[in-house]
Amino acid sequence: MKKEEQQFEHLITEMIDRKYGICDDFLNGEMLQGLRDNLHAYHAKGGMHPAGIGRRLDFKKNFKTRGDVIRWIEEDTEQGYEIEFLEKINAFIQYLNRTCYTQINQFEFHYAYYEAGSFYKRHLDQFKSHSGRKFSLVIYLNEDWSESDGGNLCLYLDDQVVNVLPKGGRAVFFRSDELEHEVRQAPGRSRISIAGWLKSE
Ligand SMILES: O=C(O)CCC(=O)C(=O)O
Ligand SMILES: [Fe+2]
Repeated sequence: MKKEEQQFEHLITEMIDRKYGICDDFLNGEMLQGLRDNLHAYHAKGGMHPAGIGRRLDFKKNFKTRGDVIRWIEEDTEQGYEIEFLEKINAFIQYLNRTCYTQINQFEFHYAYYEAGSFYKRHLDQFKSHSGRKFSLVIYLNEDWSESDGGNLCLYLDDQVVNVLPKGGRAVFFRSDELEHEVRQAPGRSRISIAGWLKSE
């Protein structure tokens, strides 16, 4: 089995066994640095926006719920690291469909920037206007993150709360309709990631 397939297998097996999968070094060092540089460049140029902007009725509510700014990765992007990233996502989807008989036929991924002190309250990723979301996959782009920085992803399992440190290169995978989760604030640092959904519509 190729290294990439071992990572896919690991994420899927853990997700089935305990509701969430974690894979460190899901992105190699160069891709991680490249995507991190992209995010910082978009952010510096004012190219990131609060999620849900444009849907005016949702906007105020959104701001109380989540404080991140995002930028969608276009499927036809010409940026090298984004192309490589989406190729990996496509390979993951093919692996998932082949081994689990899922019928994923679409995806959407965005960069996310949480300014120091911002958060995303407890939520589910699948809801009325996002009913096609089947699986959530978050990949962290942070450099040298440690426990004292905060910014954990809290996963609300039936009998416990699991805290996941947003270490650069780490991927977290779970079912969008099942697992409630929350992004805790990092008081002293901005927290960066790519978050996305595998969909069947
Ligand atoms: O960044 C994370 O750890 C999770 C983000 C999230 O829950 C979302 O964007 O829906
Ligand atoms: Fe979420």
